[in-house]
Amino acid sequence: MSQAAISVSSLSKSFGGIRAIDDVSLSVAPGERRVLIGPNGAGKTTLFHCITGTLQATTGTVSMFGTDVTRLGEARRTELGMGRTFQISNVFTDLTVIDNVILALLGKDRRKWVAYRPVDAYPELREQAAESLEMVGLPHRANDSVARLSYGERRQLELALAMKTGPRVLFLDEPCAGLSPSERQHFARMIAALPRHLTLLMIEHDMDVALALADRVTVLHRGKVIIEGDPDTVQSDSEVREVYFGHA
Ligand SMILES: Nc1ncnc2c1ncn2[C@@H]1O[C@H](COP(=O)(O)OP(=O)(O)OP(=O)(O)O)[C@@H](O)[C@H]1O
Repeated sequence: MSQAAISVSSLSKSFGGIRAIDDVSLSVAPGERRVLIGPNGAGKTTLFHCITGTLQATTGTVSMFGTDVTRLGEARRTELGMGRTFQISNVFTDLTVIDNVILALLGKDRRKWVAYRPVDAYPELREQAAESLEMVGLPHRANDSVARLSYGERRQLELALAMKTGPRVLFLDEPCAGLSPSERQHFARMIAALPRHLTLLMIEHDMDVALALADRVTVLHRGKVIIEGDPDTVQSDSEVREVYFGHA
């Protein structure tokens, strides 16, 4: 069997007396698209944060491609290849979309502050930035200012910025939240079109989106995994229907 992209073993996380995650183990294969679902308060975000290093697990281990990252902080896990989207409050809204991506690329480039060269001095970065925008369906907005983007387009830009670190595993926390139904479909198609070698771990409340994107689904309930399987198996499971949809 090939090495797991993400392997979580007997992970628990308590907040005071609350056991938000209770002895969870899971394994995500390289290139797999895994969706975490579960009712409110099931522990999805806490589990996500324990894997990405935003939170330290109380007990248990997390590995990425065989490297134990349990004791590493979030920044180190990012360097090792965990990528995630952030709400873009820290972009320069007056600058163009492509210049923002170039600046983000420069952020991890040692030349970044050399003599304050204008961004045009980096043609190869412009090319890379254009590729990122192509990947998220925003090439036609490259030269518009970020301030002119719709909410949905900003989410696309967030994804381009997450991709710029060249992640091996990308974590998406409710990528379609707050989008209109048509934006949702558009965004889901874009996620589906991301490179297949990229491992994806997503939390998604929209069942249609979740089931359409997932290779496998993990259902959490009260901090425990109640079932894991392909979308058809999970959807037809009576316990899932009970806890998630409120009927068997
Ligand atoms: N920082 C915290 N301090 C105390 N309790 C917390 C903290 N974060 C989460 N919890 C509790 O842990 C449990 C799991 O919460 P979590 O946010 O992980 O669930 P979730 O499945 O992501 O829920 P939702 O779908 O509503 O976002 C809940 O009972 C929640 O109240």
